[in-house]
Amino acid sequence: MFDHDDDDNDDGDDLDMAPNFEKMRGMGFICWREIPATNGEDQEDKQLSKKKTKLKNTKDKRKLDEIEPDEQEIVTPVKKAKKKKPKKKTRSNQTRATSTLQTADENKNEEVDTTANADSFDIDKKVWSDLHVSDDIIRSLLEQNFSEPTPIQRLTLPIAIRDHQDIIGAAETGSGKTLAFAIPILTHMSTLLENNEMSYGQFTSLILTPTRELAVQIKSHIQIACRYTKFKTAVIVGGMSTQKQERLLAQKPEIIVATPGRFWELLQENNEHTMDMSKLRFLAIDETDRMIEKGHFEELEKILKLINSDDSNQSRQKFIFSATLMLQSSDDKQKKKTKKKNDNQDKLATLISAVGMNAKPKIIDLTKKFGTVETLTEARVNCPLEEKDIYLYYFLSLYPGRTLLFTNSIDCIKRLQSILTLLKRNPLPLHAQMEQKQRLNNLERFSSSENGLLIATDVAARGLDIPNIKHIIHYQVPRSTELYIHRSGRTARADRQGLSIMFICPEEVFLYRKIIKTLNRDEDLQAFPIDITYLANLKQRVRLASDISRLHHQVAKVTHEASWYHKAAKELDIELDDNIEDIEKARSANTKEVQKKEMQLRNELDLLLKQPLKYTSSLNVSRSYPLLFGDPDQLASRRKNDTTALDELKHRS
Ligand SMILES: Nc1ncnc2c1ncn2[C@@H]1O[C@H](COP(=O)(O)OP(=O)(O)OP(=O)(O)O)[C@@H](O)[C@H]1O
Repeated sequence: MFDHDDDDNDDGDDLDMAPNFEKMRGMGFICWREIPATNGEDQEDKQLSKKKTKLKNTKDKRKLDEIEPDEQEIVTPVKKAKKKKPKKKTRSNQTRATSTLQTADENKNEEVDTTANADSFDIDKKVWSDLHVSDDIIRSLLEQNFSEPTPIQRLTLPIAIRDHQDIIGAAETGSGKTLAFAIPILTHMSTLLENNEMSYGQFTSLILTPTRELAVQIKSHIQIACRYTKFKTAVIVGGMSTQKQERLLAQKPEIIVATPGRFWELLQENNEHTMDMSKLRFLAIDETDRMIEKGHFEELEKILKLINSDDSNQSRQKFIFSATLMLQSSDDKQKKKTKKKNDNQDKLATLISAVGMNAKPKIIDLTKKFGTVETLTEARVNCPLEEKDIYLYYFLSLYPGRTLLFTNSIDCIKRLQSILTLLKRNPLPLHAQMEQKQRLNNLERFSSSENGLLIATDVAARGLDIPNIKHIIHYQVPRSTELYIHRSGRTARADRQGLSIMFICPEEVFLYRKIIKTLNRDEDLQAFPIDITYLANLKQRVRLASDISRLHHQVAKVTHEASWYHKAAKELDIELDDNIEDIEKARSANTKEVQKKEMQLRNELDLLLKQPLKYTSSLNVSRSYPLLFGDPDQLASRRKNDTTALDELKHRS
């Protein structure tokens, strides 16, 4: 059966994944998510706008706008209470939050002298205990320096814990949605244990997510929160060996984080641990809008049907979360008013129906009118298609810092990788055709390099939680507004600043306009200032790199074809036709010419790259030193106190 986890292509054992992930956490960042290789992931978004999900279950066939207002009870943010400064700092509060995922796992069994911090714990815990979080969970949270809840957590926790309500949650990227559903689940589980309503080893909670890396990341978030409990969490995802899966399930984890394809397979195998759904008390679906797209929904629907067919557990609590669940343009709102069908509302209603939410799900919608996070600065660069690479090189050269570049296709990544490597910008690719190990490797290198450059397809658009990504570059305009939001959301996370910059060629203007409209923007994104004089200085380098790349590709193609002919002839034990031999000889001579030319251009480029480029700004920003192209780290250190891309924009506006 076709496994729809986003990593179907990877036949490696999942055992490989966890150590890599652990190692990455050791690099000093909290955690990350990656949307890995998927069959047609790049294509899927094409269908997004066309998509109209149909309601199947007539009994629950209610669209969101048909649900009575008191049933929906949309919770809107209340004005944030003035932050209370704790009188004393706990030991944990003095450590940086960014290193805590590491300790959450590695020190799980470490003895902690809780009495020593008893007083400060009682003071610090109040902000969480007011939201009904249990002490064992609070202790872990405070140790991670999570001294207060994020807004989505603040609103979700009491409703989910005290009122035991089903929750539909939407909040911007990087706003802590994972813990918003994980904390209530863990708190309830602690209470159930205390009341002897569950025992260890019972499959109690299921969390479904579109990709294996997301699953691993969610597990890490859960481990953050449950360090002082004995709950076990297992990740069950595509690509995992049967033995590994069996081993994990034999430990009888109370919590399973899974991708729908693999979990459905597991259900069909009648695994002893997961077979009995009557004890399943909590169900969460993350990245919900992705989960209801083609490639996931089929399995998800079957799983939900099976879970709901066992109605012995009426008190099962459900959570559905995403950053773009409620995305609605002014046009959509107009449609709603005129009672026309609305895709997004249909999607949500389909899910509410399939999940079998209770009669009054609480909708907590913290998504902003403008779609993206407030700490995100958004800009655009308009340029001709054939000059995009020059503008890109301009930006990368002048503004160092960890940068994640998105393209719409793998071919584009391959081309950019070749050109940017020639220009000594050391790009790291990430796309669905790469092996899982290599992808994880590149992510690790990217995360540990201050000036790392990751060039990725939309496989990396959702969930990646790498700190300090400074710039997001949309080298090509994303195919949907959701993707624009998710891509941009890889920076400016957890209240940090970040810049998203969209490169728009004339052919893409219509797509850009659509996004701006859906984002409810009255004005264009601000134009990123470009110094045309300086740009002109870079043209020759980029053109040379581009020519070399093209010639190299040409030679590689011919060589590949020739070797294919010879290999086929050898295998079939036949002699090559004289005609083919002649063609081959002519090709070979031509190839030598091309290779000679390529070598010439390489030498020319090398010479050019060794020459310092004098930057005399016409942008009114001082850059009086020569830029040393070819060594990004040296460039970065020289620019340390110089203008950042964000400064540049602020200076202009
Ligand atoms: N209460 C908190 N205090 C401080 N940091 C927190 C808190 N809750 C979560 N975080 C951190 O914030 C970061 C973002 O959280 P998370 O990945 O859950 O965001 P998200 O809303 O799911 O984002 P996305 O929509 O992009 O997937 C994580 O690094 C997480 O550890």
